[in-house]
This record gives sequence, structure tokens and C-alpha cells, in this order.
Amino acid sequence: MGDQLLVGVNGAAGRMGQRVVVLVCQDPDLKLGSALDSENSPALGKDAGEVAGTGSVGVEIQSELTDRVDVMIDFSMPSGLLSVAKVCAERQIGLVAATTGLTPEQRDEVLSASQTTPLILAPNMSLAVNLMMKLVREAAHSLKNSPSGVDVEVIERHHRFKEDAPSGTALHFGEIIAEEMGQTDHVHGRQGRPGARSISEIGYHALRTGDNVGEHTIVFGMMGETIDLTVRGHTRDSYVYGALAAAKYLAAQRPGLYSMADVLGLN
Ligand SMILES: NC(=O)C1=CN([C@@H]2O[C@H](COP(=O)(O)OP(=O)(O)OC[C@H]3O[C@@H](n4cnc5c(N)ncnc54)[C@H](O)[C@@H]3O)[C@@H](O)[C@H]2O)C=CC1
Ligand SMILES: O=C(O)C1=N[C@H](C(=O)O)C[C@H](O)C1
Repeated sequence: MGDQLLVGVNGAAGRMGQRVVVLVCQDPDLKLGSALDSENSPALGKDAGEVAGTGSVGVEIQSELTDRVDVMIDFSMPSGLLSVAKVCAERQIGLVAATTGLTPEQRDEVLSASQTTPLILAPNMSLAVNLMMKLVREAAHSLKNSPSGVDVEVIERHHRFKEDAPSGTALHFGEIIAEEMGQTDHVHGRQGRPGARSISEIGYHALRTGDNVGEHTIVFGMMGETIDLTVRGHTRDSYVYGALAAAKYLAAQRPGLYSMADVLGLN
């Protein structure tokens, strides 16, 4: 098994990190090399597999990277991503960065790691969501000169525990639509008397309900008809499979910034 890729997981005790631990251990091409979490995590010192409910895997959760890994997968918090990006940049470890809710400054700091190491920074690792990004771009491009005007609204649903809103994916859908159609105002919810809707707006609506693992609907509203494009996750594994594909892809790359479209062959 000497050819196995050694994978580190940052945020290993979290909802996503636990599923990454389980699916890395099930993949014959991969081996769990390190499991990291916050220095305040009650999971420190525990076996990552035990925490993930899959039985002992012989890797303890630690707060610092001491073991050798080939690629790091991060599903943590902005502070966790910033720390691990610095380490990956210094040690030239490929980084799959999946954490959302970064400020523009934090995003730039993470992106700077691509000067010395292969990097993917993507708000969504799922195949279906990345394909939907292509479809939404095509719809926005085709509708941009619609004579009656098109109102675009982005609706997302996530579990009650999610800390950032709107989702990183919703914001990215908005960026794609604005690139194609030219809207300049990003409006988050509406209340009171905001007045008639302007065509220069993209509206965002973030629902937080139960254990929903993630749904996004893009509404293209016109006079007389509407197109709704929806993508729904059923389990968190949809994101993990994409992250594992990204880790394998980065292992063969030179330092630089890569995209999930590169990984999934969607370009
Ligand atoms: N790009 C994608 O496809 C996806 C991205 N996400 C994002 O991944 C992130 C994590 O999501 P969940 O697992 O649901 O959250 P979670 O709260 O269940 O897990 C986060 C984990 O990170 C740990 N953590 C906090 N600070 C840390 C630090 N400084 N260093 C290392 N670990 C630290 C926490 O202790 C926790 O175990 C969120 O930003 C979420 O939006 C989630 C799903 C898919
Ligand atoms: O926190 C989540 O759960 C998710 N976060 C990502 C986001 O903010 O876009 C991706 C996915 O929707 C699940």
C-alpha cells in the first residue's frame, strides 16, 4: 500500500470532517495521515475513527500538524483554514479548502498559498452543484437581453447549525449571474417597504431548517413565466466525494490555483 496518498483532515471532529475521515478510510487509494481540530476541541487526543463512529483507525485528533501528509482537506472554520493554509504553503502540501464564510481579506490570504503549493478553494465540492454552476451561467447568458427583464433570486436552505449566511455557494451563484447579466446590487432579504424591485438586484434568501444538508434554487423570474433551477444534497457524502477527487487531482499538480471544474472535467 506504499502508493496510497496520505491525507490530512482539518476540522476532523466536525460534521463534514467526520465523513471525510470515514470515506478516506474506505478508499483503497487513500490513507488517513493526520486528523486536526481546534485547540479547544473536546475531541483532541481521541481516535479520529472513533469520533466519526467508524471504529479505531489509529490516528489521534491533534491541534497541530506533526505527521507527514501529501494533501490536506479542510472543512473547518475561517480561523482553522487560515492556520492550515499557512502550514500547507510552508511545507508545500496540496490544500483542498472547503470552508466558507471567509472575509475578502481572509480569502486573499488563503489564495496566497497557491504561490507555493497546489490549491483548490471552492464553496462547494459536489459534482451536481458544480454542474449546476455551468447551467446557471448558461441560463444567465441566454436571458441577459430578455426584453421584459429578468429578476434573479437565490434561495438556499441549510441545517440549523450553519454559522455563515448566505451560504458560500449562494454567493458564488450570485457572482456567476452578475458576471453574465451585470447586476450590481446584492440584496439580502427584504422587509418593510423597500419599494418596487430593481432589475439591477440579485436577492438572496437563507433558510435555516432542521438537518438540511444543502439546497440551492436560482429563480429567473420574467413577465409571464419563471425558471427555477434547483440542486439538492441528500447527504454530506456528496461534498466528500468531490473533496476526495480534488485531493487526488492536486497530488499530481504543480503549485497554483485549480478549480472544481478542473477536477470534475466540467471545463
Ligand atoms: N465546500 C463544500 O463543499 C462544503 C463546505 N462546507 C463548509 O465547511 C465548514 C465546516 O462545516 P461543518 O463540518 O458543518 O461544521 P462543524 O462546525 O460541524 O465542524 C467544524 C469543525 O472545525 C473545527 N474547528 C474550529 N476551529 C478550528 C481551528 N482553528 N482549527 C481546526 N479546526 C477547527 C471545529 O471544532 C469543528 O470540529 C463550513 O464552513 C461549511 O460551510 C460544508 C459542506 C460542504
Ligand atoms: O455548511 C454547510 O453545510 C454547507 N456549506 C457550504 C456553503 O456554505 O455553500 C456548501 C454546502 O451548501 C453545505
